[in-house]
Amino acid sequence: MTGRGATTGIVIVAAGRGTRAGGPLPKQWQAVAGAPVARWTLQALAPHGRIILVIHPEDEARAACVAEGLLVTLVPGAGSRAGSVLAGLEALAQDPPERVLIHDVARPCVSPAVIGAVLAALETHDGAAPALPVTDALWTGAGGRVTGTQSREGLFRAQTPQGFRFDAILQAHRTHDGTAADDVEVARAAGLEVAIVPGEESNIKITAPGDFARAAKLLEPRMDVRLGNGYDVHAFTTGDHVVLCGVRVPHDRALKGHSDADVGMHAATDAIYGALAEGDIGRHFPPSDPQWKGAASEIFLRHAVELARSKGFDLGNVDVTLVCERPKIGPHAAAMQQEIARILGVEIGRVSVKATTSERLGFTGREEGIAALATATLVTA
Ligand SMILES: Nc1ccn([C@@H]2O[C@H](COP(=O)(O)OP(=O)(O)OP(=O)(O)O)[C@@H](O)[C@H]2O)c(=O)n1
Ligand SMILES: C[C@](O)(CO)[C@H](O)COP(=O)(O)O
Repeated sequence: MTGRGATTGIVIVAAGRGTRAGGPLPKQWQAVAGAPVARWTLQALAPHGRIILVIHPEDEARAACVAEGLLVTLVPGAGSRAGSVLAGLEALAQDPPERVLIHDVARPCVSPAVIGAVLAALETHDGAAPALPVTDALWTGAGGRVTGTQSREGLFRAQTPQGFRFDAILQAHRTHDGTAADDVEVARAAGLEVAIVPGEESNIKITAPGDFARAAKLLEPRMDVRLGNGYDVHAFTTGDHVVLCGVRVPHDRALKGHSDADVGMHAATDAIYGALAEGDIGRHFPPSDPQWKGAASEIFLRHAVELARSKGFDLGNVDVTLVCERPKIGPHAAAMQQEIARILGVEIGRVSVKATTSERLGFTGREEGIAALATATLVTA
């Protein structure tokens, strides 16, 4: 039994040839959802301890490339899974951890929950492994015909990682005949007690050609939606027009500011920066920098949306509310919507510009300036 904070070693067996899965390379080196299967598996286990990756000697260069940047030691495997596991355990034995997780490289979709459950069970058991109860009826068959039925009572489908006290599983493997399908079988043959923890349907083992597509579906990044808000205020000064959301609106005053003081476009820009957690306009275009004096705010908005695209996001929508008693926004709202959509490079239906008065209350009510609020959503492209 090993306590919380015990040292953990990880053996990932990857010396198989993947003959059932087919393809130009052994399955662990084939790409799924943009990365080799082995890379996904290494990344899933890397937070839990140092990794021994057991490989076929012919795969060394490929494995080194796949493991780049991670704490991984490559060790040559054997002709059977059990032999490869033993090679990995012997490599760890030079500086033995208290417990070890043994995992198939061919299970790249393993979740933190499954790994955590195995580690937690090791606090009170010699061994622990994830499994799912068999839920389908079971038959025996031969020659394409059903020859009998089999009770499913008490039957489980075994998964990995399988976790053990290190010294106990090393001894068990050293004395086993090397024919076991998995490490639970080896542990039980040595008299160790193994706890069953809940496995997951998503923890598939890539075995047949169709399993690559199943794994890709599970590994492909989920849609990421970001929401940001922006708020800006500019005071009135003398002048004969204001620029709001890129549209010149005649007025008996102007807005004061370092740039063109387009309060609506500034709020929209800050909403996009906010959704990206990228600060605000001041961070990207410091007011202390003279080159932005009198600048058209289109530059800021375009920069924000291009930054979003460079990070893999598309604009979902932007909604701007202008707060002022005058000038009246209604007659110009459609032109403003069109201008913002043009700058953002999106269809007009994704942009909303609306206005409200503040019922003559506060600084906007006293016509000392104009305020603007904006909300923007970004979605993964
Ligand atoms: N001599 C072997 C055989 C298998 N394995 C590993 O054991 C795991 C489970 O084996 P399996 O899914 O059967 O993989 P392969 O042996 O590669 O597949 P196949 O039987 O289709 O050739 C895999 O991660 C595989 O790389 C290994 O390290 N050494
Ligand atoms: C260890 C294992 O993943 C448990 O399900 C499985 O037994 C290994 O794969 P194989 O196809 O039996 O070699």
